[in-house]
Amino acid sequence: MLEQLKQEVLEANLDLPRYNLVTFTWGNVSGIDREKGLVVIKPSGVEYDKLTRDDMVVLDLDGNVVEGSYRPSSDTATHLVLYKAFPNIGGIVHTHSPWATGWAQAGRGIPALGTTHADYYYGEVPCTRAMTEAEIKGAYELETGNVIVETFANLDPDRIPGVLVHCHAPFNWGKDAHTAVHNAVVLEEVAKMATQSYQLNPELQPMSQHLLDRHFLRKHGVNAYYGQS
Ligand SMILES: O=C(CO)[C@@H](O)[C@H](O)COP(=O)(O)O
Repeated sequence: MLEQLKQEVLEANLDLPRYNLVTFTWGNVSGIDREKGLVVIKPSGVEYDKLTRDDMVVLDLDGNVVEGSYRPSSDTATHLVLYKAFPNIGGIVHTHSPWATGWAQAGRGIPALGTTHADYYYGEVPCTRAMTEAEIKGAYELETGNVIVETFANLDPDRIPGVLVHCHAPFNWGKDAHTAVHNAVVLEEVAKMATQSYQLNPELQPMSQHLLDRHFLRKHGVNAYYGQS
């Protein structure tokens, strides 16, 4: 099981450059084995084309490395906060994908403007508040996770599988590492579409709740009928 999770996390990390979500090593993917209480994450700063399954780092939920010879991703503490706060997620990805990062740097959430967005995100992809000086100077990565959890106090992370961290970049998640990366690719696409839509129509309003419901629920609702599964 753990070897399978390492392979899944390796493949998900290799998808980051494949889908043009990263420059250099600006991204990381992790996965969790909830039964064992173990997280597998990419090692920090290792180039993707040099990564192997055995390079993956295994930690417990307290952040203790239980397997691996490399230091874990520098964002590990953020991943661990999210796994503890969001019990249904199985994979997390963080990148600096440029279109979504543009919205994070602008401190703006991405409203649901069209059906591409609605197929994956049941409403606005929120942007966190700015972090305080104390949070930044303190346990920064842990506080980054805490500010994300705070942002989702009244939102459902299973229905909005991503967030923009103010002045930083997006974090996405899903039922597993592969789905988390899929949601990250979609976020980058809808961020680009939203930027273009506002350039064409600065007065644009979010899509209707009816259309948002129809598209999100046909894929993720109780009576979903999208695709063949
Ligand atoms: O946020 C950042 C850089 O600002 C990180 O996402 C790194 O770019 C990736 O770090 P590692 O996972 O390689 O430690």
